[in-house]
Amino acid sequence: MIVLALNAGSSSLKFGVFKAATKRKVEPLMRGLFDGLAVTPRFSAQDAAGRLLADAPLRLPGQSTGALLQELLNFLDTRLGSEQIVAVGHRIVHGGSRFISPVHLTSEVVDALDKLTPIAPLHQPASLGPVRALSELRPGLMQIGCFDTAFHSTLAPPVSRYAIPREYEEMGIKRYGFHGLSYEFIAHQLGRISPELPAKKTVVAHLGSGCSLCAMVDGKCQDTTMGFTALDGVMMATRSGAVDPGIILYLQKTCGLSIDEVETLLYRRSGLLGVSGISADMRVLLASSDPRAAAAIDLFAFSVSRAIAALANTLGGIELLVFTGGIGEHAAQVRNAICRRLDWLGVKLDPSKSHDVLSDSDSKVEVRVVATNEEMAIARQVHLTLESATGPSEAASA
Ligand SMILES: Nc1ncnc2c1ncn2[C@@H]1O[C@H](COP(=O)(O)OP(=O)(O)O)[C@@H](O)[C@H]1O
Ligand SMILES: CC(=O)OP(=O)(O)O
Ligand SMILES: [Mg+2]
Repeated sequence: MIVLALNAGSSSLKFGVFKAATKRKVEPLMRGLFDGLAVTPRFSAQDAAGRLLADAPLRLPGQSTGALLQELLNFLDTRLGSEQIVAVGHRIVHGGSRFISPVHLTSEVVDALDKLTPIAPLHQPASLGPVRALSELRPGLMQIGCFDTAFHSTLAPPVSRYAIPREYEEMGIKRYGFHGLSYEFIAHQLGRISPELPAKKTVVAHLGSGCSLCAMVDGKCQDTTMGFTALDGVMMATRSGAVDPGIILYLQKTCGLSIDEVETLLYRRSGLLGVSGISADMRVLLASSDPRAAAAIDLFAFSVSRAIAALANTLGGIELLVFTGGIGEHAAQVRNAICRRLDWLGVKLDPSKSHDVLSDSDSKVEVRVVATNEEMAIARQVHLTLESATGPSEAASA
């Protein structure tokens, strides 16, 4: 059985192709992405060993989602030969309070998810576009939604609660948390690295375009920095993270910004981009000698280190700190800046280490880098869903 996992972002569409083996095991066959979609679109793909299968600019910028997916399906049909894709799993960022486990993406479900667009404006349209396009291109193909929010669905007050009147909480205004597919993958991976790791008081820092952190023990979320929306928490590429809510009122009442302008300001013009005035891309900022780039990186490191301390408070300590996501996995300079601020917590890096375990042998907190794979988390969920549809006893034992 072949499962295609799609991870749609605001400027890229990542995919993974997996062969479903037994129980929860899925074997990666290929991965790739369409990126630079707005300006210089490119398609690239690699096999499981990292060998390049394709890397080429797309003929036209601004192609429709349907055209991109047709291109992907043609590529996969050629590569997979007689093997058929049995299901497509989609990363859906917001599931609200209704969707806390994988779901068949019927048109009723897609419409319900679309209603969450106001609270996930960067992501929900990008996730649902490919679902709609695929149901036209391959009408019979099973499509399953896998939710970023699901990993955090066990959060309870006080962690999940905002200090607003109860009737608003009853309307669903609470902490949902995001990047759950990444956290699920990391939790699984920690157990594979070493059986004693999952029980540790762990903070995972997912630092990519969107950035969030999650406190977990035994693979269960205890707290997370993102909240009702993926705007909350730490500073990100173009998102502000948490700001004084009074700023939002001031921008509207005194500066005369419309609600849409405030949304654009906080989701698309802030974060690394807004503070540096140069770029939303950490690589560009690290390579820049402009002091505004350094100031943006400094604020980023401060924001993340402050969140780590807050999550350590929720856990009543911290024994393991895991970095993941594009910045977390690759930007040693940023990791170092974050960890320097956590010296008082007993975080001590060994400067000679750059992968797996980063901490010094006498560090009170073990620090690791673990590569995430949201597509594999999706494929596992899809596989489990398919198994439970065909053989509940086998799925239950997975
Ligand atoms: N080698 C690297 N050094 C520094 N930063 C990197 C490196 N590779 C990727 N990044 C940064 O990671 C971020 C993107 O992370 P990623 O997890 O791929 O994001 P997305 O949320 O789009 O999946 C960008 O800011 C990028 O600059
Ligand atoms: C939830 C979120 O912020 O996702 P991404 O990092 O893909 O933008
Ligand atoms: Mg991401």
